[in-house]
Amino acid sequence: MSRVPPLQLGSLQIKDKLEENGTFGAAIVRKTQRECATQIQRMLQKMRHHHPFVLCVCSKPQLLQGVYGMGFNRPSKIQETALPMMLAEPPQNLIAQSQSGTGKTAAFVLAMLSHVDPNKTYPQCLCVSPTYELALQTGKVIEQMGKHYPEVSLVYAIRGNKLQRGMKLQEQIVIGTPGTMLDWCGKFKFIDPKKIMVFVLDEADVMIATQGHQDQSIRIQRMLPKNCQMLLFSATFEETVWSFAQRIVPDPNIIKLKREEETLDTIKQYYVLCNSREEKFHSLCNIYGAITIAQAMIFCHTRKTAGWLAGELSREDHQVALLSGEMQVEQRAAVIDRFREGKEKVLVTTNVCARGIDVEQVSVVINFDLPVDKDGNPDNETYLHRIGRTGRFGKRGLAINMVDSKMSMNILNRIQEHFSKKIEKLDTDDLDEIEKISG
Ligand SMILES: Nc1ncnc2c1ncn2[C@@H]1O[C@H](COP(=O)(O)OP(=O)(O)OP(=O)(O)O)[C@@H](O)[C@H]1O
Repeated sequence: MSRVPPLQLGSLQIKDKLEENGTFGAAIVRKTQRECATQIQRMLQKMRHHHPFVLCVCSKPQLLQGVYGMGFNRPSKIQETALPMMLAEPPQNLIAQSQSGTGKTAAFVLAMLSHVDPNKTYPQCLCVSPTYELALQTGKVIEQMGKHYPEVSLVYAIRGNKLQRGMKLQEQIVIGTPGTMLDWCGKFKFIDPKKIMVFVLDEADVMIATQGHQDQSIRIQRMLPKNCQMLLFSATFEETVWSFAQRIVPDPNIIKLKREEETLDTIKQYYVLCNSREEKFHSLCNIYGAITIAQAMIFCHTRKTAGWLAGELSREDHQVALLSGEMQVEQRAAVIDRFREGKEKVLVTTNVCARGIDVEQVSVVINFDLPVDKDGNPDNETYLHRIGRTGRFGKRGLAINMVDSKMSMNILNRIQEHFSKKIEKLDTDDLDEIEKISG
């Protein structure tokens, strides 16, 4: 992916200016709003070809205020590459892959907010996520980024959000899970799909690879106008999923990572050899004894193990939250909210929480059990998503894998081979060694 050249305006380095605590952005907003100064408009026009954040806000300076308000001064690689493609005229489709925590959500949220016409009070953008929790999280990003753009509103197409029969939605953006979104477009006609201009599939590979999600997403897609822009995003795309995505998306722009680029170097990966789940627990306690962990996520294969582990950790006086698939979705969302607020420091979970959840303070991810598919083969994609809950947006992170049998050693070796990435051994009885890896 190419980098954006520094922005020039006469002798001014606009890029540096943009990075000055957002004051420059705020000045543009104030001035543009107050007097629509032609000079500023001309400047924005000049910059729009170079700077993706400015590109989005050319006609909507309120968005720049939202972007800066979130503390974003500089776009990530995926943002600077994808935004110009998503905002080009005429609209272009995009299938984009970028590592976990690199700002994909922010990228497509900005694209949606840039595209909506606030004067039209009907849905114009649909965004489909695989889970209730992720839909809520993305909705919050839309709310934050659109904070200074009150004319644009959002509604959640998620289970439990019951609308009156016959009503027509007035919100410009609808975010939700595929089943409810399909019902709202089809059965209940709350949304007129023919008026949709942008269709986003977040975690697109799982939306395509999971049978039920795929059927629903494709049925929604078929109702949309031919020229509706399709945007597919994920950190992982298995080969078969990739080719399917290209078949369903007409003439797409493509941003694809090489296999060896998929893992982030900022996340250090280790494994620990143990003989039983009790030994794994003992290792975990040693890790906690040796390093300061802001927040941790621990992944288990089954709900039973997750429940057991959460109980053991509580007995050791850890503030633990437990999240698993059998919980009601609202309950799950509440657990994640508490964890995000730091009320609990450890989240023990199954794969239900492996993807997308963005909690900045997570400094360690533990695979108490390695991720395997239903045939017992390594689940490389889930591995990447799980460890990607740490090391968000350039931060450093630590991922520790617990290996308790020959079979799990074999799984680990295959994961290493798949990503061509060495996972180092760690002796958790050696406290100095553990301390060193956290440095
Ligand atoms: N330009 C930016 N500057 C600073 N922080 C950013 C920027 N863009 C995104 N972030 C922050 O980085 C974090 C990760 O972003 P985001 O959740 O969009 O990543 P993602 O690529 O969608 O991750 P995942 O693959 O796990 O779904 C978020 O906390 C977000 O607020």
